[in-house]
Amino acid sequence: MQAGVSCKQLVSTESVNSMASRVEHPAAGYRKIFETVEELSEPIPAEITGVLPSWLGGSLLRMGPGLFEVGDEPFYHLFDGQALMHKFDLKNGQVTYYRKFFTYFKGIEVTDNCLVNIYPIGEDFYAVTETNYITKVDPDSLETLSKVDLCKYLSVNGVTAHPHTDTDGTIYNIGNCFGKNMSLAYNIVKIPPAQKDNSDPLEKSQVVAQLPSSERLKPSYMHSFGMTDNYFVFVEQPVKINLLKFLSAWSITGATYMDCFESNDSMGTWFHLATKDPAGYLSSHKFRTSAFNLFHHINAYEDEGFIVVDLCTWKGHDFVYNYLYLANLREEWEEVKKAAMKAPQPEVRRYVLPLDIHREEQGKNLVSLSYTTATAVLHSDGTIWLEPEVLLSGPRQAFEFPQINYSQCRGKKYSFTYGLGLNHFIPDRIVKLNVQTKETWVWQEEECYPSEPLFVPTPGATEEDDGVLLSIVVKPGAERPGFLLVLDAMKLTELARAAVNTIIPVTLHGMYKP
Ligand SMILES: CCCCCCCCCCCCCCCC(=O)OC/C=C(C)/C=C/C=C(C)/C=C/C1=C(C)CCCC1(C)C
Ligand SMILES: [Fe+2]
Repeated sequence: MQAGVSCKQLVSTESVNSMASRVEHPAAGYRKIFETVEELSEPIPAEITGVLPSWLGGSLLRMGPGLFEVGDEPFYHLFDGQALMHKFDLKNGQVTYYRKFFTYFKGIEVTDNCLVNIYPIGEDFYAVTETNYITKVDPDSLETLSKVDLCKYLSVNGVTAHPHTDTDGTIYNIGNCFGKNMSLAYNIVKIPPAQKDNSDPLEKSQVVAQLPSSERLKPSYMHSFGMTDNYFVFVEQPVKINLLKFLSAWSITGATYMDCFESNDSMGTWFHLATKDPAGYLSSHKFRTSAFNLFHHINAYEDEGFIVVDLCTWKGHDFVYNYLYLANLREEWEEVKKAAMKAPQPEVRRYVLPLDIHREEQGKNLVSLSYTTATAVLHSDGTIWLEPEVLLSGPRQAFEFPQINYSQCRGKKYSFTYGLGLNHFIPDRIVKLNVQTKETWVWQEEECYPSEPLFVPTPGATEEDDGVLLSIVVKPGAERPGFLLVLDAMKLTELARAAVNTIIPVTLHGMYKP
């Protein structure tokens, strides 16, 4: 394959595009993204090829693991690696790259290894994982400033690393908590935007809705949730956190958080809806479907009395994180493929939830939206059984780490999502998907390992896909093996790359700060 080939894969005779990767990885160059690197003492200049859009000035901030052992003691799981913060600065046509490890705080009972994401709360920036500890950081110097315990402000045991933000800067998130009678529940929380009196918005944060847990002592693992203009969508998956195991085992046996997860093989997957304003749980609707793992919501919106929910799913209840041990990811290519054959299969799916449900409509498909084959059938026991429309599917070819034009399309009917293509769990391409037509576009280059593509809109743009995608790519054999890739989001063609003479380990999530 030629360098930097991008192409449009149109739906052929099949109804769903297979998105098969055209690239094999016999040289196993992907191992490099799972290896420890040193932090940098100062930002290093990048060599630019191509033309950067003149309006693109700001910082790409990303989080991921960067230290995979301490002395002779290796970490075993991808998500155990110690957090490294990365920054590409774009200014006056010049690009620099900088990275710094986290400073840790001692004497805590759950992890504060904030390797998952970074986002603003009011005027401050926080690096986060999924526990109650978030870490205030300086987005310029990448200094760790302070550790914040969310339990001081909110009744939650932790919150996801994927909050939603309204136009005015209000943040919503979800976390599990102990509800009535010490039963587990899920709390939706709200953090107001920056305050006129400069006080910390966290001081005014509050719980706005409580959703029940399918199991009294075992909340489901959650990684993100959906938000439309008027509703929150929470998907309760069959991957459970055994809190008793966590509480009793952690300090005594040195268990890790991976030991606290278990699968429920009979519950399938439950969808919950809550209204946003006034916030309240819609308890009368029991939306059910077959088992899948869910990490990332793509988008959700309301249309003609229905809630449309687009998701990156993995079929079955077997936990996908069980396949992300470093030993597996660092195997030879044939072994990587063999291991991934046993893992749940990825699929991009659309679910449609009817809002207006009548008893007499039992047994019929309640979804009357003209453009989807997703169904919802009311059963005699009052449950509504959902079947999805498949938007994208390919054997062991995942579309993950999805992004949209968030400022324009959050909670609205939309056309485009951009994601990272995982080939047997190895990130090897960037994919654009039209969720209405199922057309796909792919950027792929031999021996290149990209990360989540962040969409940055062109200032003043009206078209949904008028903008660029930013992704950190690693090309292990190259003279300058780490680069910031800038793609035209419409055509998925390369505009520019800014390359540095260092490997950049895998990053999970991040943000663009204009
Ligand atoms: C970018 C390329 C990656 C290469 C391979 C990845 C393949 C991924 C395929 C599946 C998609 C999964 C996406 C996951 C994205 C992500 O960022 O995940 C990181 C998640 C982490 C680090 C989760 C940490 C969770 C913790 C520490 C949970 C702690 C706990 C609670 C929240 C409550 C109860 C106690 C406990 C267990 C401490
Ligand atoms: Fe995520």
